[in-house]
Amino acid sequence: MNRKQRVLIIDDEKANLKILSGVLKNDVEVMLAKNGELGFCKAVELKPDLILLDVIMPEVDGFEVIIKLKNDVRTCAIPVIFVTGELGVRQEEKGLELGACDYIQKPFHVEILKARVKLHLKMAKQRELLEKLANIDPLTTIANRRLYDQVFDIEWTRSIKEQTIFSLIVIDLDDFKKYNDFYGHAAGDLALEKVANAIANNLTRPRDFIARYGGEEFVALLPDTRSDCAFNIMQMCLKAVEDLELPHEASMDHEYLTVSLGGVSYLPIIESCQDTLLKLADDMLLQAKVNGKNQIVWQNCVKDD
Ligand SMILES: Nc1nc2c(ncn2[C@@H]2O[C@H](COP(=O)(O)OP(=O)(O)OP(=O)(O)O)[C@@H](O)[C@H]2O)c(=O)[nH]1
Repeated sequence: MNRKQRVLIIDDEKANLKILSGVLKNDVEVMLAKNGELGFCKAVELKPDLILLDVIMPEVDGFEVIIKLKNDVRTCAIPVIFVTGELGVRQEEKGLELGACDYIQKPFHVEILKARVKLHLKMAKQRELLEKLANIDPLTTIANRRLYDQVFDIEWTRSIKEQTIFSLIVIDLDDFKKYNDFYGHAAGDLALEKVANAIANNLTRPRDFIARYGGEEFVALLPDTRSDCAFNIMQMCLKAVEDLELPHEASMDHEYLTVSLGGVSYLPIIESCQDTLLKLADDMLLQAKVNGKNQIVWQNCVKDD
């Protein structure tokens, strides 16, 4: 079911908050903030789809609030409409230049305000959809390489800051060329989709992340995960693929389609490089292939873990 879109109204006048929420409350979920500082905090915490912002407020005014919103990665994409009694072309120009998507002067016409809010919410939804599509691998519907790069950067930085163990797993289908050659490319696509989902179902903690890295290779990021726990997860992934029991008659060694996994657990430091971690995991994967496939090879780089 589609959730109601959420609009945050930031205004120091109680009467204005009441009027605006009364106008919108049937169509959207309304959230209120009675000053600029609180408004910014609510925007970070509640991630509204749209913000209606007053200009003249004591202490932090609307222009300062929008500057703060647009300079913070957590809030910069939220569209902001100024709704204000601050008249004049210069003020409107300033508001738009600071990043507002619209500027509505008071007194406003209720139907026009509703129509503009509706329009900007529709555009926000389209942007969200595009963003989602840009981050998803269409075949498997798990994250793609683009999102992987972004998440890896964020989690790596956080792990350095918090000094937590980072585990990374590379997963590759075994003898997949033979599978494609034997069953056809369409069957190969279907198998890839099933394998991706079987693996993804075993990565259930909020920060676990899996992406299709390329062709028939996946990468899982397990931030704040010690090697014993990461190894358990890898075993579950290996078994989940075996349990699919996808026949692989072209394989010399295995009755069913299998995967090999290479992994590494690492305590990141500022000088260490993300690519090193991926390279180490790749080396482990290669070892798993050389050892006979359908197995895990693991390197724990954390001392005393
Ligand atoms: N059906 C399908 N096949 C793909 C896709 N992406 C990559 N492949 C195939 O995956 C196969 C990978 O072959 P190889 O790199 O030789 O690896 P492999 O046959 O799995 O051999 P090992 O890795 O040594 O087990 C190639 O035949 C690719 O065409 C895809 O999206 N769909």
